[in-house]
Amino acid sequence: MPAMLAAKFTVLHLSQSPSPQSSFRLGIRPSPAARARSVAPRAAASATAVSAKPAAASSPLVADRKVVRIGLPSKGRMAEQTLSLLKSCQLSVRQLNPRQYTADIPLIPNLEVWFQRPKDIVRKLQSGDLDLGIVGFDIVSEYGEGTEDLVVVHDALDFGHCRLSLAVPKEGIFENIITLEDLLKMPEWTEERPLRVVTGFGYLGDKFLREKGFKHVRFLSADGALESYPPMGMADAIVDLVSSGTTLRENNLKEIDGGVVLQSQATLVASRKSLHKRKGVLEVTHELLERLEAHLRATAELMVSLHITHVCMIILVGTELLYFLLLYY
Ligand SMILES: Nc1ncnc2c1ncn2[C@@H]1O[C@H](COP(=O)(O)OP(=O)(O)OP(=O)(O)O)[C@@H](O)[C@H]1O
Ligand SMILES: O=P(O)(O)OC[C@H]1O[C@H](OP(=O)(O)OP(=O)(O)O)[C@H](O)[C@@H]1O
Repeated sequence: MPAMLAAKFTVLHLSQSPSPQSSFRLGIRPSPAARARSVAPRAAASATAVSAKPAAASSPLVADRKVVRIGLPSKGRMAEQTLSLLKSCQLSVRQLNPRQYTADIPLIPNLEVWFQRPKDIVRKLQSGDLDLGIVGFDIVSEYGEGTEDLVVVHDALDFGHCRLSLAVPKEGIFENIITLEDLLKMPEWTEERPLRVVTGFGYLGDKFLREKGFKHVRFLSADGALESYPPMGMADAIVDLVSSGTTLRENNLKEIDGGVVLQSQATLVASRKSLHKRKGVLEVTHELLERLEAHLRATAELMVSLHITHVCMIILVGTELLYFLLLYY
């Protein structure tokens, strides 16, 4: 399992048997170990406790609004997939004017949709301007910065799979550097000449390298085209998101073994304060979770049955081929 950061989030799950006191109940348990799980949808029965931790009493909600608000990515690679996931759950988003940032989901009348940049979704969950959001776990971990304000309601929405990883040039002084240990032992890094790492994930990157024993590191912050920094001589290494690995390869970079900072995919996140204090948020969260779980479970079952059919066909074709060869010879 790749190195994981022990972020202070919690994961909520639907519980199979609703509590007699309430129309539903949400289970809560520490999340880090569960983060490595990727495609398997949440098993409803895996909840181990029944109530969310109380939010700080001295933290009132920003505004006393009546509707519940969910933030969805306004652009970027997750925007379209978020809408199509919701559509598959019969939760089509209706946007009357594509230039506006608000929309609704007719099936849940008291839910307002706000299209925002992923980073801003996390910030607005923390400020109380949003109650729920769909964003990558990478963004939750970086911009949530280990606080307990956020609750990861579903940590495996099965899209936006990627990893936050440390990479260095393939050649030059890094030619024989394969593992994190190799990189750590390089005599080049001193107080005067630290390892220069460019990243858009300063919090996670710094925490990871410190925990791995790196002492002489300087982080440079950048938002895009990070892969261009080492070839330009502006950085020695990068900490960036990787999925296919094509961008790294095409820029003559390689991932360091043991250098995976975090595994990520799309998650449903909630503001802890909202869950506890805003009327309607728990009910909406429950509705969303139930539909997401049902859809993800059905998709997983379909994949298994397609796989079985595939295997059966291979066996059948193989047997017939064998029979034919036996007859022929
Ligand atoms: N190569 C990738 N493969 C799969 N998922 C990715 C990849 N890169 C990023 N993601 C996921 O998609 C999310 C959105 O990434 P994207 O680059 O589209 O952000 P963005 O909307 O451009 O954000 P911003 O411009 O505010 O940085 C990331 O937070 C991550 O969870
Ligand atoms: O491993 P790969 O499949 O090649 O994907 C990795 C690339 O994807 C992301 O960038 P994105 O394409 O989102 O553009 P950005 O740099 O503008 O964020 C990430 O920052 C990498 O550059």
